[in-house]
Amino acid sequence: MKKAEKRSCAVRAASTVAEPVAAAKATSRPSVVQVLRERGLIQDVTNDTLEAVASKEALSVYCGFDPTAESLHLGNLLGIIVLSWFQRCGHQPVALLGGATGRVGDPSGRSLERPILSEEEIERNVAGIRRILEKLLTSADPTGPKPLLLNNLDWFGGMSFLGFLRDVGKYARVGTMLSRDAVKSRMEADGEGISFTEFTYQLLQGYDFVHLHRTHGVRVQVGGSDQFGNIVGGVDLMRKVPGATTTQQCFGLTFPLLTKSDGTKMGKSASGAVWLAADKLSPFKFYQYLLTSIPDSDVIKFLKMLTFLDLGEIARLEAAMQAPDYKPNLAQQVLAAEVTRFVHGEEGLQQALKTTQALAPGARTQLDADTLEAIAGEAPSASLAVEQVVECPLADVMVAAGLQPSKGAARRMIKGGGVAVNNAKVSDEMHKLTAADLIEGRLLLLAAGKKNKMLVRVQQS
Ligand SMILES: Nc1ncnc2c1ncn2[C@@H]1O[C@H](COP(=O)(O)OP(=O)(O)OP(=O)(O)O)[C@@H](O)[C@H]1O
Ligand SMILES: N[C@@H](Cc1ccc(O)cc1)C(=O)O
Repeated sequence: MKKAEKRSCAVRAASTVAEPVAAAKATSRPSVVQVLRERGLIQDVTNDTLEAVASKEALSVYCGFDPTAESLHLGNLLGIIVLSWFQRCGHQPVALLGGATGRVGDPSGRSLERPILSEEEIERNVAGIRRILEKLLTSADPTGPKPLLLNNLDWFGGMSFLGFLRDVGKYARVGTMLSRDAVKSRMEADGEGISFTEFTYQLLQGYDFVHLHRTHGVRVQVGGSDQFGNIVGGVDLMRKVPGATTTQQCFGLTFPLLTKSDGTKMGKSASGAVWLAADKLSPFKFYQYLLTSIPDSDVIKFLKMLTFLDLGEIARLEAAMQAPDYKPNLAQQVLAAEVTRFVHGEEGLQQALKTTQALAPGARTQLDADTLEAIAGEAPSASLAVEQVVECPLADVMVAAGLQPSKGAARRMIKGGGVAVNNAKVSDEMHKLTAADLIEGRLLLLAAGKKNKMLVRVQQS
């Protein structure tokens, strides 16, 4: 473990939720900026003094998430991890749900206007994202300062348009707003430019920072590098809005964006998002993504950014990858296990591992109903009546389930040793299934060949 991380744990244990910021000022804190830098989690900071300030004082730090989908995704996990590192170093994490900003739409990194979401959709999305943030920020460091979860609809909802123009808009310069990348790129591209609504987005996010500073003493905003303009806008506004600034300096910190193999940003609106909610992507599929989609050339970077493993351990893995006896994919296995455990808990990881084993080509693992249920979403399935299964020849069942085109083909395959029932090989072509083959009286896993598996749901009459 690197010195900074060792110290971070020590200080975390010593700091309590109730510890007032003033008392913490006297202590020397672990350098969260150093930890983040060593892990490749810093793209930009608005002012280099953040490192010194964060080492001396407990800060409140926020990251915002707009409710544009029901779940967060792997790219968003970086914001949660950065908040968690602040928390581990004794700072107060604040997660902000964009109930208001989600109704406006951030133009950052988007070449087209965002569609307007219905009120119901936004509320559903807020609830889904809130569940994830609550779970992950609480489990990331149960002993650190308790995370705060806020929704910016709570302060924008009651603000009138005139109030906004007077109390916020008056302090923003249109020239500066036009110079932000997100606006400039829309104005310069052939297309429809940008709506007034999305143009004002930067002011809403800027005012969030002002409001959070006033009401919760927040001094740092973190976000992906696409958020730099909005974050700087907040720091600027802070200096201008009367009564917003205190003598305390405020900071922005951005982290690099996680990209897909084609170099584009992993996003929630993009297709094939790697969702964090289990009902949108099973722990098994989440695990499989990390296991199979991250090339050797990226895996160490991902281990540093997406896990809390100590850097010494990651360095040992990196060295092992160069050794002739390196077992291919070991680093990806560690990455997949660590991130799945963080997102889905130990139970989710164990389910993902069991399913991986059960579905592995030629697997001979013993199956239980839980594992079979997990497989249900991952392998094709068929539904048969109990009379079509119990006391019926295996070959007939394979045909009825659609696993083989004819009884003759099924029998040949059984005879050739290519068929398994619940992962146990069957080689008698006349084999009949019995009630004892049904797991919990309702499930059966058939395999024809190493990769072709089918879950059969058996309906009792
Ligand atoms: N691929 C990514 N890598 C790192 N951070 C990301 C990534 N995608 C989003 N973020 C960050 O997550 C935070 C919340 O992003 P937000 O949910 O509003 O947008 P998004 O996930 O990018 O969605 P969309 O695809 O609709 O733009 C921001 O700080 C953003 O920079
Ligand atoms: N603009 C951020 C989300 C956000 C919303 C409100 C904020 O105050 C901060 C961040 C994004 O789209 O990624």
